[in-house]
Amino acid sequence: MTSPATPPSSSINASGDDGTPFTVLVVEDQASVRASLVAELRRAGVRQVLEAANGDTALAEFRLHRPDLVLLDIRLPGQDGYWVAQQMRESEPGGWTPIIFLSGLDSDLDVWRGIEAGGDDYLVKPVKPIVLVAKLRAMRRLLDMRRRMVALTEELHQANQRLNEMVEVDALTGLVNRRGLDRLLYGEILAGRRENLPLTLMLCDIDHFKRYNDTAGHVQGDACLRHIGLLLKEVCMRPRDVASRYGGEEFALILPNTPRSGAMTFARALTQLLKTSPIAHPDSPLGSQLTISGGITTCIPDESTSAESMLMRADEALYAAKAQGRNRFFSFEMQMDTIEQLQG
Ligand SMILES: Nc1nc2c(ncn2[C@@H]2O[C@H](COP(=O)(O)OP(=O)(O)OP(=O)(O)O)[C@@H](O)[C@H]2O)c(=O)[nH]1
Repeated sequence: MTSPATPPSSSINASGDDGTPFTVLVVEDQASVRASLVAELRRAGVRQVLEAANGDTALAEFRLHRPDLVLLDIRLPGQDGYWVAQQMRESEPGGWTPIIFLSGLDSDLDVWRGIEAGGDDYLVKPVKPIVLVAKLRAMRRLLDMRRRMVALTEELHQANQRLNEMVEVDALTGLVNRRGLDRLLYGEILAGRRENLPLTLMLCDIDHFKRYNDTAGHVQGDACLRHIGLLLKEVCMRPRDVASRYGGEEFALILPNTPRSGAMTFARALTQLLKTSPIAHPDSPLGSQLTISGGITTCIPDESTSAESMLMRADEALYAAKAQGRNRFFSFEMQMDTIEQLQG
């Protein structure tokens, strides 16, 4: 039985999933062979056919128009088709354009070389129309599948990013949550160690927040936490400063490249902000306005520094600030109660 001269259904999809026309680059030095291939392609419904008679033109067309498929003759004047295929592959890192070699040579070695050079298939000339269309369809299917996979991968990547953001953002305040804090603190410890720069971690806790909640109500308590979140965002002016909700009414601030003196300035700015944008506390033994206490730790991270050790040290400093009367910041490194400076 002989193959029919023309395919039973002689058309491939003329446009892609996104409606863009399917473009084929034909690289063939013999004008008559090229013309017959172009005619076959047009008969098969390919509306955009680019032509090149040598490797240089082929590469220029490939880079300029990014065709969907390349029919590439092996024997070309100058550089051969194997070389052209390699150049094409190198010029599309991460991408993939199907390349079908065309040649009168049909030895196994030629097939092997063609595939090695980056080709995807091999056709022996003269090419039968039915075979050409079948190969085009197969490549077209692969190309569509690959594009769908790339789009899916991108969607997956974006969904993952959104998920990450959701997982690392505190729903009430919009600040980074505990999980995000742990990750960012770990990164800043490594950076501080690498750059030999001081890193400050500050834990802030609202004073007598239980009384606030009990008197003003939980909804008002939530609003208060949101307000504090905004204030903290406001004082975190440097791009790498991070304000996070550590849990409950406790907040953690990561301040990279911030020495002890800078940490003090920061604490002062925060206290000042609470004075200029006061929040009324309905039942605080400290006065009519809401106050916060803070524990500060500052170090140039070394091999022994970990997120846990810094958090523990800041927490101990916070405990000391609370024990000394609240409405103050404390740092063991500075070995002093900072209330005097803050109020100065
Ligand atoms: N409204 C609201 N309250 C919260 C939230 N998370 C924790 N709290 C409340 O924060 C209060 C914390 O109370 P405590 O740990 O006793 O601390 P405090 O009353 O601030 O006392 P000191 O820290 O010692 O000054 C509790 O009443 C919690 O219910 C929240 O998301 N929303």
